[in-house]
Amino acid sequence: MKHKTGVLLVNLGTPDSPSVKNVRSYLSQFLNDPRVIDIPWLMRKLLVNLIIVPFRAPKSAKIYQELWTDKGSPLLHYTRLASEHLQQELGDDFHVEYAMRYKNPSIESVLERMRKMNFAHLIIVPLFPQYASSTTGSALQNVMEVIRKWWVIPEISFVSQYYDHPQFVQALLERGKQYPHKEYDHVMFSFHGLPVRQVDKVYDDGLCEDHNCEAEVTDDNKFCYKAVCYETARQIARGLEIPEEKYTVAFQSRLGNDPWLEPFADKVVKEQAEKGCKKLLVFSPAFTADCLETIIEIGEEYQEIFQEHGGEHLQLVESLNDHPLWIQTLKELVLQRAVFHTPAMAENQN
Ligand SMILES: C=CC1=C(C)c2cc3[nH]c(cc4nc(cc5[nH]c(cc1n2)c(C)c5CCC(=O)O)C(CCC(=O)O)=C4C)c(C)c3C=C
Ligand SMILES: [Fe+2]
Ligand SMILES: [Fe+2]
Repeated sequence: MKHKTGVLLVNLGTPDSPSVKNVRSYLSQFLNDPRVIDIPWLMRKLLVNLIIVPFRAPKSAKIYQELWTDKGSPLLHYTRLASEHLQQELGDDFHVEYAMRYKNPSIESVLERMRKMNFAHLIIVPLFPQYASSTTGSALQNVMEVIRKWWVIPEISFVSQYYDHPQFVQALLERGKQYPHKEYDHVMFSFHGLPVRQVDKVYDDGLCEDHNCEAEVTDDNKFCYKAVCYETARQIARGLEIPEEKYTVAFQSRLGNDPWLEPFADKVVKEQAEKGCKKLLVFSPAFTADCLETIIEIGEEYQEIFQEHGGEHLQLVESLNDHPLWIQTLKELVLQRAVFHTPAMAENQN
């Protein structure tokens, strides 16, 4: 087909296996990324390679061993599944591939395969609904680094965020409806955390704290991770009619001693249990595929904290994984950017 479009889904990445060796190699690639640990080169090398990775790898490997299934890492499994379903939905005018920012399949190897297919147009879709420099920014930078070396540079479209895409919100609402909030005492929206310093860097003038990011998204803060996380939570709460006083937005998985976005999810879980909350419902809308951070951190570690402090049951809402409305969201993100060279191609998508 002359005008076939290439679509590349990019997720964060996961170790090749849960062995200490492979987890060490994954953490080393991940944490040596200057968009993830954004400190001067020498400090990052010393901190990551001599302190964080050697201490963290054996502990993380144990957790990955618990997470691993017969299908391997859930993050990789669900990313593959989403890509296969999207291919079915988009049909023959598109060729869908997936890649991981860290480890395999690497962005470089998948793009090399796509280069050989000679697409006139490439559409790159990071699987992160809310923009962060450490996820979307890093994935898109890596794609650009690879493609800049090509002799032929095709037309390229980058998706940078879609937390407010109506179909994405609808997909989250459908997931949430499985667990009517009236059956729970409280709801927590738990987003992956970020160092405050990284959030501040999206502003040319001032800091995040000057922009009322908990309350609204404006033209000034539209790439502020904190602002768009709060907006994601508001959209879900509105759609499911969860009153403001019944939910809390929180940030999980902090690393190191720098200030990270607050409130911390583990503290919210503890406080809710201590206040008498018996049933807690937890959404994790920054993760489009279930992974270590949802299955283990929320589903097991937070469950334990909750019960230790008097709670009874913490219910994790599954990530979108291969939910049909999530696949429809991806399809729309692609079609909104696709160029139809013939009326027949446009007709195929109706
Ligand atoms: C959803 C968006 C994510 C953001 C933003 C993010 C930022 C970020 N993460 C770390 C450190 C770690 N993250 C780890 C795992 C992990 N992180 C995300 C997503 C985001 N991270 C996912 C989907 C996963 C799970 C991968 C899997 O294999 O299942 C880990 C590894 C696990 C561990 O050892 O705890 C680390 C480390 C930083 C420092 C950061 C922002 C600066
Ligand atoms: Fe992370
Ligand atoms: Fe902000």
